[in-house]
Amino acid sequence: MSFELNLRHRIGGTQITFDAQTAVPLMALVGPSGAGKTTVLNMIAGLVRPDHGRIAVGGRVLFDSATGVNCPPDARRAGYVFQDNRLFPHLRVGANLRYGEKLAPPDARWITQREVIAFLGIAHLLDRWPANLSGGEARRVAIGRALLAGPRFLLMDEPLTSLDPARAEEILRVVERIRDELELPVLYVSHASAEVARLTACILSLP
Ligand SMILES: Nc1ncnc2c1ncn2[C@@H]1O[C@H](COP(=O)(O)OP(=O)(O)OP(=O)(O)O)[C@@H](O)[C@H]1O
Repeated sequence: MSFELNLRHRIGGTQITFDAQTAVPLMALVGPSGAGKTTVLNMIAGLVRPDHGRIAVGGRVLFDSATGVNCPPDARRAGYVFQDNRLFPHLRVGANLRYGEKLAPPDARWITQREVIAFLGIAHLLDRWPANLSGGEARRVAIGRALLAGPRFLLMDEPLTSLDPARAEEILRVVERIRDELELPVLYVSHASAEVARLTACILSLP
């Protein structure tokens, strides 16, 4: 599985130019605040249409301005862990996880709720409301919901944001296990090169 990205896009006053071709389990994208990292993830997920370019993941073309391909977001099968988690506040943790699973067509599911709950160690959180979770707990639930949607690849937007060092370490270990155990290509966004150095040698940057 690989990411092949050729992206040209203007948003606000920022011109984003990003080219990458990788075949590693985890690719990191770093850059300062406002460089366009989240916008790159949004383009790959199909939430923002690039002005020009091509996006292919695992050899499957999701967008190509030259040939008019523009796969709709739900057909791209991206798992997206947002910087702010975006858990549904009116649903308990268990229902948030089930929501992710409902997004996956049955033949696209490759991990069960039971497996996700064990993988992330969140069995004790299932009856809790999102508002009562710590930052690290909420991040694990958001990762679980993304995995249950049966993704072909995972987009993670600064998953250590607003976590203390101990919780950040826990999430980094989860990311390492996703990389090593799940065979799921990951594009990991961070503003800090030091954070990603332990995850991958494949670090690309936006100016
Ligand atoms: N909907 C929008 N309309 C206009 N400008 C936008 C919009 N969304 C983002 N921008 C601008 O586009 C640029 C890139 O934003 P983006 O959120 O992709 O950057 P980022 O690298 O992810 O930043 P951060 O690290 O702070 O999250 C910024 O200058 C931002 O202000």
